[in-house]
Amino acid sequence: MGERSLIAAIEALLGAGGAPQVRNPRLVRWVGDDAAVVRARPFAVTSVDAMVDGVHFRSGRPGTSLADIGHRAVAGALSDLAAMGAEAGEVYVALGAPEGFTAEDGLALVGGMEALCARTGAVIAGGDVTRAPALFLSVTVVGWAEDAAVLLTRDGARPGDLVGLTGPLGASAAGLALLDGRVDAASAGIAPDVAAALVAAHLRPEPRLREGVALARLGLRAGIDVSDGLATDAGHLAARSGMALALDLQAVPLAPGVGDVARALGEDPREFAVTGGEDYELCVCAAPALTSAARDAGVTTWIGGVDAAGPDGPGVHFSGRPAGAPPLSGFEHPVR
Ligand SMILES: Nc1ncnc2c1ncn2[C@@H]1O[C@H](COP(=O)(O)OP(=O)(O)OP(=O)(O)O)[C@@H](O)[C@H]1O
Ligand SMILES: Cc1ncc(C[n+]2csc(CCOP(=O)(O)O)c2C)c(N)n1
Ligand SMILES: [Mg+2]
Repeated sequence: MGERSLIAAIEALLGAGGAPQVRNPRLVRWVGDDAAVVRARPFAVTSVDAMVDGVHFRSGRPGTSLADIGHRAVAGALSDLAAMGAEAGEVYVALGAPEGFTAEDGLALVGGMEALCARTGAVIAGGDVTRAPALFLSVTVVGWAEDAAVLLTRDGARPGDLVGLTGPLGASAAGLALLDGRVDAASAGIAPDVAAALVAAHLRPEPRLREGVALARLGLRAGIDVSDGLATDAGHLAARSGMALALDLQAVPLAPGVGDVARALGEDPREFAVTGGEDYELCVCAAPALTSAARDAGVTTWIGGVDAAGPDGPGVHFSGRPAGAPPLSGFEHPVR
């Protein structure tokens, strides 16, 4: 199969033969032209996310479909817009297709992306196809905001803020351990429906777009999505804001079954949950006056607070750990 027939198949799947305004009123030109043309709003909010076979997913693994891989790549990218509190707009997909990748494979992959886009108000407006030594996806997302001051940023935490999460942590890392076969659900005493939910949390994460927009509009100013693990991502909030975040490890909510998977791996459940990553929940900071409304907007749990940095400088301190325990840190790609 050639590049052109794959693009033609994607074009047909997206309905790109017809007028773009039918798919989305902001679109003037999209898939099929040299570049997309979009009616802009005052502020464009843009993020790029790459996913690579063997690093972010394993293609061909039983239980992982190409639609799952497409969904995850777009979900991870849209999650960065959620973290900013921007409204989702356009999605641009660069696809590296390995030997043997068929048009059918391409359609399954883009189908998983398109289904999530359709649900979240995003639209695939363009992309690129190349031959590659391994399957990779680079997803660029553009979100929009009326006012740049009404966004969540990493440097917006203030002393006295409470730190909240939009949902439980650890499900994605637990689902990955099950998919990898590092933990056997039955031997770990995990019910089949609980195991299936963990795997689904890993393969089909849900970007918290509605929550991000609602929290930004409420007046929250600091947020980040949990992609590398709360221990690392809360560290970004602390460092960029120049603050000390005091978090209670025991207050971190766990998805059902996460404790069983962690114990089967010989790890502390909450340490596992804050270091695993890819949960794509939002971690936000709210002034005390906003906490009740923030709960209505999607914060499920308050896990700590923000203080001015002391003599040790900005950073995250987890209470509820044994004295002298080594610092916690999330996922980091080795680059050397
Ligand atoms: N190659 C690069 N060139 C320029 N800027 C980059 C590059 N890689 C990352 N950045 C910027 O560095 C910042 C942190 O990037 P990073 O990818 O760690 O974001 P993240 O949201 O923490 O992680 P995730 O990849 O899980 O979304 C972002 O502002 C990003 O735009
Ligand atoms: C096969 C396989 N092995 C390991 C992992 C775990 N993993 C990969 S990237 C990442 C952090 C976010 O990445 P990025 O910062 O690039 O968005 C995590 C937790 C996985 N998903 N699949
Ligand atoms: Mg992010």
